[in-house]
Amino acid sequence: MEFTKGHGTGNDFVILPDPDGTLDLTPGLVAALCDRRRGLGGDGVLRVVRAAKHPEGVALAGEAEWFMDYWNSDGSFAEMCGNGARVFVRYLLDRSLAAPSGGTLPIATRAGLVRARVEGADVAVEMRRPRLYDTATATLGGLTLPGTAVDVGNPHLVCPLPAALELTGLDLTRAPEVDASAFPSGVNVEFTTPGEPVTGTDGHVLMRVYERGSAETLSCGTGACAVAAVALRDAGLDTGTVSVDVPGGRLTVTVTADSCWLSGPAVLVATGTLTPTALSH
Ligand SMILES: N[C@@H](CCC[C@H](N)C(=O)O)C(=O)O
Repeated sequence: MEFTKGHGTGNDFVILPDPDGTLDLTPGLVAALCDRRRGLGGDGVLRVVRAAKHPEGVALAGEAEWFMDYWNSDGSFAEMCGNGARVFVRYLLDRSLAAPSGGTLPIATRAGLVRARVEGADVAVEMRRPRLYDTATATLGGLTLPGTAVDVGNPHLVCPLPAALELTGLDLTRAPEVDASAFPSGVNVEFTTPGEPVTGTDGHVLMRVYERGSAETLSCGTGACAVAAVALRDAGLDTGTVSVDVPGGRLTVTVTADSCWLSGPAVLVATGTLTPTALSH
C-alpha cells in the first residue's frame, strides 16, 4: 500500500491514494495507521478517491474530480478538515492528478464543494462562512469557560481565556468536558487569547485546540476559521482577515460575506510503501 505523509502547520496526515475506491479502509486500520509508535503516525487519514467512486462524493462528481475522504486518528469520520483539504490539494498538484482552472481547483468533501488556490508555499481553501449559533461551556481541570458554538461544516466551541490565564498553562492531555446535549456528535474545542496587532490584518489570536477524534493537535484549520469569526464578531466586524497562531505555526483566515478562506503552508514530507499486515489492528 502506497502512502504519503504531509502536514499543514503541524496538523499531520497519512495520505492514501485510492483513485477507484477499492481500499477496505476501516476505523481499525485508520487508528493503526495513525498510531505514533506502531504505525505511521498522524492526526488523521486523507483517502484520495475519485468523487465518482465514493458514495459520499458521487453527488459532486460533476463539479470536482476528487473527494477528500477524511478520517480522525481514532477512526471516526469528520465532515470537514481545513488543513487536510490544504494538504490534499498539495498532494493532487504534486502528483499531477489535477490542475487549477482559472486559478482555483475544486475538491469534494463531506461538507460540500471546497475551492482551493495555490499561493506559493501556501495553499488556501475556501469553505463555508462560519455560523455562530449558540453559547456553551467547556470545563478543563475545574475551570469552566464560556464559549461560542460555531459550525464550520464541523462543530466547534471557541472559548476565550480570562486575561489572567495563559494558553501554555492549559492541560490538554485530557478532553475538555462539554455539554453532550449541546453537541450530540461531539465537538472540537478551541481556547484562545488575543495576540499583538499584525500588519494587514483585523485581528491576531493565539489558539490551542482539543480535536474531536484526534485529541490535542498542533493546528486545526476549521478551528482557526471558527476562532477568527468569533474574534471578528467580538471586534464588531462582520468580515475581515485574522492571523491565527497555533502551536504549529500561523494560519490566515479571511471571512467574507458568504465564505471563509483559510491559508497557510501545506507540505508533503515522505512517500513510501506500507505493510498493512504489520499494523496491529
Ligand atoms: N484538523 C482539522 C479538523 C479535523 C476534524 C475534526 N477533528 C472533527 O472531528 O471535526 C482541520 O484542520 O480543520
